[in-house]
Formats: sequence, structure tokens, C-alpha cells
Amino acid sequence: MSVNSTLSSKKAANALNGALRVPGDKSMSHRAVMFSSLAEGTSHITGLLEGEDVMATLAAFRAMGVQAEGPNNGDLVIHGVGMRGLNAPKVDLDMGNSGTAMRLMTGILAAQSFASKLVGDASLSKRPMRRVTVPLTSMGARCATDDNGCPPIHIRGVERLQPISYKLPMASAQIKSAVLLAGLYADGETSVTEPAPTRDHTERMLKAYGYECDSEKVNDQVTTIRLSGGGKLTATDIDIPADISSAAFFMVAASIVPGSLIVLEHVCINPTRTGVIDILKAMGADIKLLNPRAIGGEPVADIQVKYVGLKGCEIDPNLVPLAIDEFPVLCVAAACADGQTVISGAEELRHKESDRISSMVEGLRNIGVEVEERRDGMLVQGGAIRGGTVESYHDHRIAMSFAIAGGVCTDKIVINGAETVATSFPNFVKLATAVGLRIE
Ligand SMILES: O=C(O)C1=C[C@@H](OP(=O)(O)O)[C@@H](O)[C@H](O)C1
Ligand SMILES: C=C(OP(=O)(O)O)C(=O)O
Repeated sequence: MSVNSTLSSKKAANALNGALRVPGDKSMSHRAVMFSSLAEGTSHITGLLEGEDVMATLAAFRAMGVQAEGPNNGDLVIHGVGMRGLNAPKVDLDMGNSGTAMRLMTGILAAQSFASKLVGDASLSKRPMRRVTVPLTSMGARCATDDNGCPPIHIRGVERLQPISYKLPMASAQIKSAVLLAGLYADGETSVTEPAPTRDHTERMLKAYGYECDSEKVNDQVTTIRLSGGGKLTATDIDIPADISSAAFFMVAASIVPGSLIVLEHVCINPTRTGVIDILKAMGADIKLLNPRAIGGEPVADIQVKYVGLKGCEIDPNLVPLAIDEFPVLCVAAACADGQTVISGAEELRHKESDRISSMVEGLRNIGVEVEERRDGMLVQGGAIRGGTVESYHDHRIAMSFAIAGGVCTDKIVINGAETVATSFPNFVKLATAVGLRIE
């Protein structure tokens, strides 16, 4: 762990200044490890996030016989074993805190000829998993959750899978990806229709590893993704840009601490991930995308954020899936804005590492913010942040969001359970301190 279990965050002495590069994108890092392991040949990954979530994915493949060197400063070499080259694991596969790891691995493992069992930590063990086992079972997979629909997931070997045409019941990149990954092994064409755009790293990265995958827009919101089973992945070199979900903490910090000017370098600005920029801009933030470029099939830019002060707004529910992991820190932005901010259409937040609606409502109240909890969101009354003690509920994004609130509090904020930041952002405290936040 890079930090103690309690963080204490105090008002920044000065404005935040400087350029920083946050760690690699978590969604892309998981997928790069998965696809490199299943590919034919040796892949070189750079910019990998060395957070605990991604390390759980890597450990699972090592337990199934995949050889890898690293990671070392974000560099990882993986010797792929091919689509059918995994060995039966001799141990339960521990996905730690990571919903992405558990759901995507279920898609891959449900198609193998051997049995496996996926387990997770206390938080992951409370998260809903039937959303993946139900469609996979209809493809002929033999996988089951516990009676309560949560992990562990028990998977039995199968000889073959049938393809399906699956309409996602909710906008979820994890369910989409789990079905597509199982579809790689199915006899025929699998299609997934999403009700609203969700992150498309699986589709983009499949293409980077030489696997054909088509996306067809049905209308503005709805897209159908199709692929045919039985193909192969070919090893490649992949450079992973910085994670906009980690950058978001500093985008909000610079937007609420007067006088700030920061540049977040080399951030992935895939349009299925940039809802946080649109929402902050709707609140009046001054955000500029500098040096736009393409890296490994993904758009990348340096993001400049200058303090101008925020105003409350009604957040467009269509932006929710495009900023799903950024809502905890957006709640902090709302608490510092002039006027009210309304979040709606965001019930999925209740199924993350913690119930992020109730964790944020409770924490904001503890530091002196007026909030009304709603089933699918909340209403935040902007104003001053006093300070107090908050619980992270072992949710990395809750812990880091309150650390950012510390930049403007009049007293100090103590965050319990902060070791969890290592799941997605191991050097958070170091980078935050480097740009001027005062975190102990
Ligand atoms: O596919 C992914 O990499 C992710 C999808 C999102 O989850 P859902 O698909 O459950 O919304 C997101 O919250 C998670 O952090 C990463
Ligand atoms: C929800 C998150 O991750 P996961 O679902 O992979 O646990 C997150 O990182 O905010």
C-alpha cells in the first residue's frame, strides 16, 4: 500500500499548478493483459496501470500458465498462449476489488473446457453478477453465482458455446465485453446491442489485436456490435494512455481551488469516456484539449484546466454512462459550485465498489454540505465545505474524491479506509502533493 489507511486532507496553501501524468487507463490495462494472454505471439505493453485491480487480472492469467515479464514502470511483456492455450487453474482466481476483472474474466472462462472459480474481496462479493451469468448461460455456458446473485462465480468446462444476439438491459461496458469475449469462442456471429453508448475499448482493442469486430449505429443512442467466433488474436505492441478517470480528480481540483492552472498529460479522450469534460464545461469550467493525437487506436490529448469557478447545473442523464466513474468527484465539484446541481439517471452508481450515491451523500453531509438523496442520483446545494470525518467504504473513488474536497475545506477532512486508492491510482497522494494539495 502506498498510503496509510487514514488520509487527512487540508485546504491547499496555494493554487494548484504544474503538469502531471496520471497512471495508465484501467479499462485498457485489463483488456491489454487479457488480449495479450490469449494472443499468438509476444506483446509489449507500455503505460500499464500497476494498480491492484489490473494486477489481479495478470495474476489470474499467470495462474493459468501465461508467462509474463514485469510489470516494471508500466512495461509488461506477455507471451500469449493462443485462444485455447490456457491451463486449468489450481487455485481460486482472486479478482480482488475489481468488477471489470471479474465480469470480463467470466466471459473468457465460461468458454474454456476446464472448471474455474472466481472470488473477490468483501466489496466485490456484494456486487451483482447475474448480469453476466444470465447471458452467458443462454450461450450454453455453465456458470453460476451464489444464491444472492453475487460472487463467487463457479464455472464448469464446456465444449462449445452458441452465439447470441443480446440486448443489454442497462448501459454497461462490462456486460457488453463479457458477452463479446465469450462470443470469440462461439460457433457463429454474436451481437450485443447497447441502449446507450458505453466505453468501447474492447471493440477498439480487438481490432488492434487483428480481430474483426463491427459496430453499427442503430440511432443516436443505440449501437449493435457484432463479431464471429473462431478467430484468433495476434500479439501486438500497445501503449496505454493516462486514465481520464484518474485525471478527473485533478480536473475537479483545479476547477475548485482559486488561481489553479494544471495540465494533465497524455490522457485518453475516447468520446465514450469524456462525459466528465462535458459535465464540467456545462458547470462553467475552463478546460482545453491540447495537442490532440492518436495512440494505438485511441484519441489522446493534454488537458489544460484553469480555475474560473463553477456554477450548478442539471446534469444530462445521457452523459451518465460516459462519466460513470467520475460521479463521486463530480459531487465534490457540485458541492463547490454556485447554486444547485441535480444528478439523475445514475442508479448504476449504487452497484459499484460501494453504493456511490449513499457513500457520497453521507460523506458530503459529514463535511457540511446540504444534499438530498434520490433513488437515481442526488441534489447537491453548492456552498462552502467545512470539514469532518468521512468513510471511504473501501471505495477508491470515494476516498480520492474527499481528498480533493480537502483542497477547499475550511477545517480538514479525515478519510477512513484510504488504502483502497491503490486499486486504481497507487501514486495518487504523491501526485496530488506535487501539484499543491496538502494530504497526509
Ligand atoms: O468496462 C470497463 O472497463 C468498465 C465499465 C464500467 O462499469 P459498468 O460496465 O458496470 O458500468 C466502469 O464503471 C468500470 O470502472 C470499468
Ligand atoms: C467501478 C469501477 O471499477 P470496477 O467496476 O472494475 O470495480 C471503478 O473503477 O470506478
